[in-house]
Amino acid sequence: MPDAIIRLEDVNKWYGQFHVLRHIDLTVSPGERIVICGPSGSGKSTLIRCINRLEEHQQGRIVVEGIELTNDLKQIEAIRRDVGMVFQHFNLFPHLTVLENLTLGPVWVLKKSKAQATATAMKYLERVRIPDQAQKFPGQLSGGQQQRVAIARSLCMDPKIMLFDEPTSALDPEMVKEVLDVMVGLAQESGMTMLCVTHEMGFARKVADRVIFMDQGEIIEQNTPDRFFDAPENERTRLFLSQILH
Ligand SMILES: Nc1ncnc2c1ncn2[C@@H]1O[C@H](COP(=O)(O)OP(=O)(O)OP(=O)(O)O)[C@@H](O)[C@H]1O
Repeated sequence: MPDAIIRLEDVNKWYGQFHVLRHIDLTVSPGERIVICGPSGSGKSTLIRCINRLEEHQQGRIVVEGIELTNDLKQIEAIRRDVGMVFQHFNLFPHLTVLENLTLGPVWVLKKSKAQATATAMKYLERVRIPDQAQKFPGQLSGGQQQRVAIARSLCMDPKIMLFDEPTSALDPEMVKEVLDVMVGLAQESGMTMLCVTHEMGFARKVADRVIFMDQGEIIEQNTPDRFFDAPENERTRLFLSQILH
């Protein structure tokens, strides 16, 4: 068994009085692909946002690549470099071209030359199948294309771990597949560790090593996709699956 790349030990978080993460234990192996699902408000986004320190937990330990997360600013910067994140609403800079969105981080944070950053950006735009959109502004692209730019932008930072927070839920139905196809390719070809909050169960069956079900801030059940979907053990998981699959 390889060493864990992410480990959460009895992690708890509150928003005011509201106990949003309850006693979360989770170990992720390098290269593992995990899908997290669960009802709205169950704490899925909060959980993955704690892993790259967009949110702070109050109790327990989160260890990423062997380093326990603290409030050290240098450490937070390093974690954000190694842990890429793709959001529901793309979060691209609207006043920069696609290419500029992709080269900004590598030039300013990774201190790459403009030429190097441009070459890497073009490589990833090829990978997400929109090399011809490099000089456009985000507002000139479809939602699906913008999300593919956001994925390419994360990849340009050469992350070890990628977090996806409902990457297709803001897209029109006809654009969901083009983004999922890119994510499937990434999962199958890159060997990168991926945690993905999504209700796209076809995606989960295709690429996930493990599916995790959360409810009311707790991990209720986790299993391989086949077992998770075909023989869910917990009544709450069964109810949730019956609601989203029908
Ligand atoms: N910054 C915040 N302050 C207070 N409450 C918050 C904050 N962020 C989230 N919450 C609450 O915490 C709960 C969990 O939110 P979270 O976004 O993690 O859930 P989720 O499972 O990802 O839900 P969804 O599927 O709807 O995105 C929700 O009830 C939400 O309203």
